[in-house]
Amino acid sequence: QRGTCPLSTAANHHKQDCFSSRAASTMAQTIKYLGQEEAQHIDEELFSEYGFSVDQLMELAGLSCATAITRAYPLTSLVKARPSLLVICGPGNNGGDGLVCARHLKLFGYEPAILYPKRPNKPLFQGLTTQCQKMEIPFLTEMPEAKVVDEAYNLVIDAIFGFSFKGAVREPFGSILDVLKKTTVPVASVDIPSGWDVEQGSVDGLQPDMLISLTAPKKSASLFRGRYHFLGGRFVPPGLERKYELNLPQYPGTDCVLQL
Ligand SMILES: NC(=O)C1=CN([C@@H]2O[C@H](COP(=O)(O)OP(=O)(O)OC[C@H]3O[C@@H](n4cnc5c(N)ncnc54)[C@H](OP(=O)(O)O)[C@@H]3O)[C@@H](O)[C@H]2O)[C@@H](O)CC1
Ligand SMILES: [K+]
Repeated sequence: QRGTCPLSTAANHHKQDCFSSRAASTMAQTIKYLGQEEAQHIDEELFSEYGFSVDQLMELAGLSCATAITRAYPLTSLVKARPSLLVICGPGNNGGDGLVCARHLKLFGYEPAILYPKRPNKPLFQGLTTQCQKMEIPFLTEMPEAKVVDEAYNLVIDAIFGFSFKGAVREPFGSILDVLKKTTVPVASVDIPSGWDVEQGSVDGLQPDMLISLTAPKKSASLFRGRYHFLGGRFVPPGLERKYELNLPQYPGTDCVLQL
């Protein structure tokens, strides 16, 4: 019966009615792309109204990223002899997601190295850093040149900026993004391609091969042209989903990610 109009036996049914009901149901299932303020409000509400803690959601977000990366770039698909990855972490929660993601990727059999040039002086990030060190993940002291990145790593994970990024990129991240734009290895961006305006994107910015949208895609994700767009962060309570009309697709089974 797939593709057949369920109303086809109704006496007074017209083709047009069927078309409208299908169009409406397709529209009802269209996932919402969030503006910057809306994404920040949802984030705040998850903590204030819904009782989550940052480290809880960061763990789920980072695990989603590691899982999605494993789906898009399985160990068997990597071109270099070692399953090496470079994870670049920024100064906010997007960087925290990157640290969690690196830890899980190590557990999944990859060999991540982390660049974390601007570390917030907060117990959450200090703890995540210690966990990565104890997982025997090396921390780089500086951004390698583009040629070295291309030779040494299979993939770069961009966890520099997320939905709170604004304005022109400040150092040291401007130079890091300039190097990334010159590399040819694929880049997987966490939540937003770093340097992109959260809503407008960027004409001459980074062009990642993969984007992992967390909670819901942000408006700039409609401009993403890479191969893999995944949704992660399967933690949204129904009341919050209704309030913001997120129209999230159903995750399959127990999966924490979904390819869009
Ligand atoms: N609810 C969710 O879905 C969850 C979201 N989560 C994650 O949190 C992310 C949002 O995190 P966030 O709010 O901490 O901000 P984020 O984007 O990491 O950057 C802020 C930092 O960047 C800096 N900075 C800003 N502009 C800059 C510029 N032009 N040039 C240079 N620096 C600039 C700014 O610096 P400052 O203004 O302090 O100088 C600040 O330190 C979100 O995208 C998702 O990945 C999950 O962890 C949990 C569940
Ligand atoms: K990012």
